[in-house]
Amino acid sequence: MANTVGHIIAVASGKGGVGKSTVTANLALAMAARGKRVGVLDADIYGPSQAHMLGVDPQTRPDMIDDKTMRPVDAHGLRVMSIAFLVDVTTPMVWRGPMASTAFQQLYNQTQWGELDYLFIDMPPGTGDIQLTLAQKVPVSGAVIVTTPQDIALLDAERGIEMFRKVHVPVLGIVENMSFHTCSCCGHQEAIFGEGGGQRIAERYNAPVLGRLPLALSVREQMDKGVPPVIAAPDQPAAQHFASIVAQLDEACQAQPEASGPTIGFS
Ligand SMILES: Nc1ncnc2c1ncn2[C@@H]1O[C@H](COP(=O)(O)OP(=O)(O)OP(=O)(O)O)[C@@H](O)[C@H]1O
Repeated sequence: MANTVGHIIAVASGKGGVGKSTVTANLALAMAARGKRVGVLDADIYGPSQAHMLGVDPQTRPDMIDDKTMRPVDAHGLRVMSIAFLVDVTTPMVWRGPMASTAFQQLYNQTQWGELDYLFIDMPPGTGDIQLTLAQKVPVSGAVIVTTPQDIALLDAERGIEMFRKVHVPVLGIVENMSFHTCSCCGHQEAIFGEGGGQRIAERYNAPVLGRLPLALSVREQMDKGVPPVIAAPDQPAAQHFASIVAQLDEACQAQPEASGPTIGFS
């Protein structure tokens, strides 16, 4: 079966721990809720978390089709591939950059994705070998940059945006995560990591802020349980923010020429 993917979206952050994997999982589920066929490639080779976040048993191994290709694992209707399905996740990956890049390419090329409307790629943090490989080998429609409003995260996010610009990958927009916290007792909203940071870099780089997500205990709990907010609590604000973000991404991608839809070959 040929692999045809309508649009590939890389979800990236400069800094680690800002919620890039959380955002990837929820964007994928929210896009699937729009009736799209969606895949997720966990390219965070050194710290894969999609399997856990999408509630896949860590012992799960993909079915092999032949000695080169494998079937993605189903998670809440998404087609998912991660290094976590191939190794023991408690063992640290002590690989140099080129080895990690090769692993990334194999996961991408040797998975039988089938026909997908969208493939979301959860990138490792930073601007290293895997980012370069992505830019050179994968026909990405664009990148979504995840950041918190904190200065130190914004600096790294700017470096990420600069890198994607250098390698001619369009930045589709910025998702500001952990933007505010609403007190569960009195309803008071507090901007724990500062205010307006996402907007500032959006203006500097002429890219839209796609959404501002709350810092919420329920989000952390749902992700830990492997049932992300988009499916655990679709009527709650977090899920509605994700629905709004994917509507914008869908529109931006549909506006791109059809010819940009890649075919993934086995190699
Ligand atoms: N909006 C949020 N509200 C509450 N908790 C959140 C939110 N976003 C992320 N988290 C939690 O913060 C932690 C880090 O999130 P996540 O793993 O998605 O970050 P990351 O940027 O992908 O990290 P890494 O750099 O390790 O890949 C997780 O425990 C996640 O559940």
